Amino acid sequence: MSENPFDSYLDRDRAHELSTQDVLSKPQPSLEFCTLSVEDTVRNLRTDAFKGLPSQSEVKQLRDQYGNNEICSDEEEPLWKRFLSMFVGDPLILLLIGSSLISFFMGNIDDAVSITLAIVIVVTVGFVQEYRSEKSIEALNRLVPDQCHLIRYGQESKVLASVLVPGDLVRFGVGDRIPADLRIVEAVDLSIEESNLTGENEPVHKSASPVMKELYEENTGSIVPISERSCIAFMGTLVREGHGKGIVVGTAKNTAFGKVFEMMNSIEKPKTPLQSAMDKLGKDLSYMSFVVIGIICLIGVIQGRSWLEMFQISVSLAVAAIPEGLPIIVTVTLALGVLRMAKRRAIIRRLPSVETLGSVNVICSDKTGTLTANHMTVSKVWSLGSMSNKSNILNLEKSANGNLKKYLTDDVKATLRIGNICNNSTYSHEHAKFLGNPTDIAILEVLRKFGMEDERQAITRTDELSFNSKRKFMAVRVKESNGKALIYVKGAYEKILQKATHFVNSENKSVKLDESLRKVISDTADSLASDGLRTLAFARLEVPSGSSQKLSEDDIKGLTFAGLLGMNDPPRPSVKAAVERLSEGSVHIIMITGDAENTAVNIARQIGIPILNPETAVLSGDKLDDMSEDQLASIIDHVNIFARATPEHKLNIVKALQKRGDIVAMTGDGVNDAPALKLADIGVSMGKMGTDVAKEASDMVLTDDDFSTILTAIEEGKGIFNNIQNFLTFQLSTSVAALSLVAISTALKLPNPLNAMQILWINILMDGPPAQSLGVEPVDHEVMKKPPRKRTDAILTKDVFKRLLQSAAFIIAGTIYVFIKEMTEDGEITARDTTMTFTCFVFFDMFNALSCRHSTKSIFEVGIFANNMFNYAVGFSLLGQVCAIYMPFFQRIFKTERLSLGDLFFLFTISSTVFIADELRKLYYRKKRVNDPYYYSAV
Ligand SMILES: Nc1ncnc2c1ncn2[C@@H]1O[C@H](COP(=O)(O)OP(=O)(O)OP(=O)(O)O)[C@@H](O)[C@H]1O
Ligand SMILES: [Ca+2]
Repeated sequence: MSENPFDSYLDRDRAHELSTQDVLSKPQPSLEFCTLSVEDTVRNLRTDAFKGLPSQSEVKQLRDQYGNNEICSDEEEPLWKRFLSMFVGDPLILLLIGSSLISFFMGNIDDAVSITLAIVIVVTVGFVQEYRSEKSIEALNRLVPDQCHLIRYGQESKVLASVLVPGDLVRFGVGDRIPADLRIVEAVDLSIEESNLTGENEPVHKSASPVMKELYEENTGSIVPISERSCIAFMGTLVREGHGKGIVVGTAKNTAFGKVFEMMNSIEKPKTPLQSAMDKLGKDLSYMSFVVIGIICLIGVIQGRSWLEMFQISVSLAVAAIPEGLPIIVTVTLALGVLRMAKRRAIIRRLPSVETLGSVNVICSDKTGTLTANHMTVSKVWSLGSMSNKSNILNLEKSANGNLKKYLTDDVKATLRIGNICNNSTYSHEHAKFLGNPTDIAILEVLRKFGMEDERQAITRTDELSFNSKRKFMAVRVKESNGKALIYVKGAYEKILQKATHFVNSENKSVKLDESLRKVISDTADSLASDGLRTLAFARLEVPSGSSQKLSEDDIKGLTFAGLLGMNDPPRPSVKAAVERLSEGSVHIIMITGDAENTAVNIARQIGIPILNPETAVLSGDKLDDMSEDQLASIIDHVNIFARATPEHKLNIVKALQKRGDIVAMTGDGVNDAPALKLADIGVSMGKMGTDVAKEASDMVLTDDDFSTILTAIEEGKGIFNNIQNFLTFQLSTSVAALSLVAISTALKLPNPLNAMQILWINILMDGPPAQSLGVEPVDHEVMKKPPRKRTDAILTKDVFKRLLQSAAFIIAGTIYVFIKEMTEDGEITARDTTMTFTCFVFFDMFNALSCRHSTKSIFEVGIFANNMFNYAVGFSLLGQVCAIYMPFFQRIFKTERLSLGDLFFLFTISSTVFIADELRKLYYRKKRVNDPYYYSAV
């Protein structure tokens, strides 16, 4: 369920695209401000490029003027109009109205009134359901709020994007979604993906320099196209690399996003495969019923029955037999299921993925932030100079209470100082904690323990190579207070060691590294990683001062290695149990991480991912580079861990799995996961700590960031599917029974066992509350033991079909028996006879509904009171039936008569046969299940 209006827009034809271009070229703040300098922007909006808006009163005034930064849909059509339009929207309803008019003009006032009443009820039930489905889908759209880093009055805080006003200063980093149209005032290595807006997937480089207006003024009337406003960050676009700051120039409707949204408002959301399948099924069934009804009608008229009666019955039969409520119930079931999942902390962004959940047979998961909490604490420190080998690592956990200052040798100090300066996290006074990358935060936190101060204020940063998962390190170039220029680097230890030629000794001097020392460093790093620690190396390099060239990766060489930090990030407590249960359900779990091999193996062991043979079960990213897609696909069965993986690796792994026909769920939190999240059959992102980029690419967001929630989601997904199958069984068996009943009695030249009104009432039961309540049957936790459903499996399986026919057969036989019995007792058709038949059918249907609550388990195993909605629905239906039999008003409408208690008991007994028969079927199934634990019916 994407809130992104462009999702559907991108599939549109060119004609649409052109009009989007028109909309985007209209005057808007981003166009005006992209040619202004930062100074002019600041002056224009009366703000400050470092401190943001100056005062509360200013903010309030702007807020009053511009409103919330929210894009909402236009006012909807009034409800009564939509309600009325339902009467004319459906040809069958029109036919019914027609038949009621005919009755009226032929003097059949009673009939006319009852049919009109029935029409109103049928339409109302349909309307309420449609309305509910719409409301629940709307509710889904509000589940993931957007947040951003706001700087106002010189203070930074994390707020909802909706509070932004023009003039606000916003900080954004890699992985963020831009919260409004911003004039960029500071940009480091900044690349933004604007595919939302332009359809272009390649990220665009952005900077703070204004666009040269003159370039576009040559042709009169030409303006700076949206894709060339390089100092504007557009609302809804995604930061793929680097970070920066920007001043809000446009909010809500005044953004490019808002402009297009306004235009796209009316576009319908695409249907899910299941919904389309249901639409098709509904259509097929309609044609079939039309043919049957046509024949019934024809035979009836040939037999000389009243054509008006035949017409009414046919139309009511058509209303009843055609499961027009089917697609709606499916939507409501999906939507309610999705809301239920949201309560269990899994938010579905795209409705179709619910259906895929039950078919997932492989889960690829990244490690940091998904299997672990991504809450880092530095637990071990090591420097070559003062500690010399790996048996000499400083363990902070052990020395936690002691004073750490005494361990602050010069090389340890140098290591920590690099971590301090080569760092992008900031302290927020409002939240009283650090904000930013957890790895960076951990370093700043350990600094305090050693009694060191944050030195970044005193130093000028002249350039930065920002961290990304491909590069796997971060570097900054600074000018120290003494005027010297240095590059400070931190990152994956293999990378740093490759680029190092010297090391810092215990006197803070730079000494040449030889092979044996290199080995000591890499052994130590490996051993830190084997403890499950994320291990980073730190290094520096002196460069000629005054060099103002842009820093590039080629400059990072000949480094002086200072030390290693090992950071602890333990697995989440609930992951182990989840892994176990997923494996039980034959779901294969693969860990794909950017972290080191040893770290990955340690964590995998802790959470119970099996590593049978470390030789084949663990594969590092660089080996992947030399492998073709086919080779990868052929070995992937044995691999459980991919380490040091880049975003491309993650993508290729998912590709290879899909090539083998696997249905892949991929979980991730970072920018590095986004491409794979998008490709996977279900992308799952983390709601709390995950980046906006990951969320945007995913189909499902876990709001508690907890891997085990996936289990819940798969369970719910399977459950929803079962429920849909169950009410399908119920609806179709009722439909088949009603049709056959009238067809058989027509063929046997019997009078009609049910009149039009009665058929319409049955239709309400079938399409209404009882069916709906089958859709909210709680999930049976045993579904996890079933293997995943194949995606190609039909919904109407053979088993469903058998079940449906069995129930229908009982209903038909029982009802006809009652009808003939009543008719032959006095030799004529009285109101009593039809009342008996009618009530018999309704009782049958309620028992049938009860059986349909579970496909294979006895109702006593499931629990009579496990689904109270169902009990209420059946209770109300029975109450309605009592009214129809005993209240004079309804007696006139339904042409019924009061029945005795004995009659009711008799009908009750007969109709329970459908339930008993189904219980026997389930018993038979259970025997089979006990004998063969691997036997699972497709239902
Ligand atoms: N802020 C950072 N600065 C420098 N190096 C870093 C930083 N964060 C991580 N690293 C290094 O990059 C490596 C891989 O990080 P990467 O982002 O690819 O993986 P991850 O997303 O953190 O892990 P996973 O894929 O399991 O979620 C880490 O092992 C670490 O050595
Ligand atoms: Ca991650």
